[in-house]
Amino acid sequence: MTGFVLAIDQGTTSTRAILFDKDMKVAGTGQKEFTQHYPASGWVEHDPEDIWAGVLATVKAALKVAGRTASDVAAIGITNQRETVVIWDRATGKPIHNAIVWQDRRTAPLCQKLKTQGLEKKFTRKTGLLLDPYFSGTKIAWMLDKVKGARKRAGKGELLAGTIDSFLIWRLTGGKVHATDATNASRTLIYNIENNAWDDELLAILNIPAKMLPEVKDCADDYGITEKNLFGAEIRILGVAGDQHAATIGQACFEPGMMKSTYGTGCFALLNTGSDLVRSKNRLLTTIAYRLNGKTTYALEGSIFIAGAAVQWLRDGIKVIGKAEQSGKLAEEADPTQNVYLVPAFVGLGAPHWDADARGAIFGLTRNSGPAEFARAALESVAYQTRDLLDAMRKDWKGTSAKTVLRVDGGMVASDWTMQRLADILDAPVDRPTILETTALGAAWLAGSKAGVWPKAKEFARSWALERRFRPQMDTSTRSVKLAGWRDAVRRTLSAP
Ligand SMILES: Nc1ncnc2c1ncn2[C@@H]1O[C@H](COP(=O)(O)OP(=O)(O)O)[C@@H](O)[C@H]1O
Ligand SMILES: O=P(O)(O)OC[C@H](O)CO
Repeated sequence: MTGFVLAIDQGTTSTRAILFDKDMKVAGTGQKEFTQHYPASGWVEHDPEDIWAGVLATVKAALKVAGRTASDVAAIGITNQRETVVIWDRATGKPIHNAIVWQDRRTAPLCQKLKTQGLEKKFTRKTGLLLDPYFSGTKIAWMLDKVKGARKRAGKGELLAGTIDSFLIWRLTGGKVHATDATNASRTLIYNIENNAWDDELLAILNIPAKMLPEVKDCADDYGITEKNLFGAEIRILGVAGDQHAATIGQACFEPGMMKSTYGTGCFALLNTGSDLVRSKNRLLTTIAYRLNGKTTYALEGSIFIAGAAVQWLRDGIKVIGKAEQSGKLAEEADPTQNVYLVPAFVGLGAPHWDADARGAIFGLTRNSGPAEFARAALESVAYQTRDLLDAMRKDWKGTSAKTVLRVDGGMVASDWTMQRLADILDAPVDRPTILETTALGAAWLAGSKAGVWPKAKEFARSWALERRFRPQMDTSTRSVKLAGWRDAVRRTLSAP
């Protein structure tokens, strides 16, 4: 056995396949972006056939770049954008509708209706989530309502539903396996995270037939074997986790109190709370960090919708930079006496506010404010939003101490300026690892350790290596003034302050 492990990272804007060698180093990568569909305001869809074509192409590309074949691969680990959901025909494998993406807000009226019926507490108690269109359950219900004959066919067992991982597993195994893992299930709003099962009562409320849903497995488990004709040899699928959970694993946050935050388009911070299912009093989510050997480890999660997207706005919206990497340099030039705040509520605000109707705002402009102050405000907004999450986590769980260290990854952490400002605003150390492909690494580790070709958790955790620690340098009074300004800006941005 060669020890090569392949990770398929199916993200929101692109699909990546990364082949790791026996030393857990990247041997080859394939990446493909795909089209985002916006059929109406607030709606976001993906064509599952695009995603499937992207998976086939990137896996082949990664093998080719590494000069390897499918027979060299010990196992596949799949990680995916979460919540995005597909319904497909059991007989043909064809989707009955485009995938509805996690960012899609079309089920806001249904969520509101369920809230008015006083059902949010029930959903939160059982799933750890909130009645927000972000999650998969109301998206499944929408498709069953809108696609002609779908609910009847689903009831007869002719249709299957699942997050992107399960759609890929179905296709990769030639329609033999309908499965998902506990982390993806925990994002659907129909999975009971306390007893680890689809919840009949919630399914009945949303009128979703249980027979369309996948079997829920451990993250490192047997997910079947890929069809030989796809890659030239059969490969076992032995690992599955939602991308933020895979990053938590890839960052080796295995101990309670350890926390990671991924800064891509949005930002998702997960705090490992061990076997404690912590119920948030501060509008954070409770989620399954991972389930291994039948043992569930929980996490508190803060989800921020706009992080790197604020940098994209600087580049593509107001065009004050040409490339994302110029943002830090420009922010450095900002006038320290100006207090300009950007609240990037471009698609509403996520945790801990969950205000779908808030919209972005900028405060504190003077006649002298210009591109540098805008850049600093955009990068700082990411630090302030993370601070809001950390504060909520500290209030929610005694295991969060003043000593909490944040392990970071994602495209935005390339910015030294942003990482330093993050440490300053958090008043906590920020650790950037040598390997930034933590999501793919986490998925690969699940599969590689299950296959017996990669080390177990303890040894894997020891291999985590620090590239740079950013320590807080800002003095307490400056931090307090800045935080007060941010809180005031958020208060003035909320739709119902
Ligand atoms: N040097 C940089 N400074 C600030 N932001 C950056 C930098 N490099 C990339 N980004 C931002 O990071 C994001 C891309 O990160 P990535 O992890 O690839 O995101 P995703 O997986 O969500 O597509 C983009 O929004 C981009 O603007
Ligand atoms: O695909 P990403 O990296 O944008 O992550 C999306 C999250 O999983 C949504 O919950």
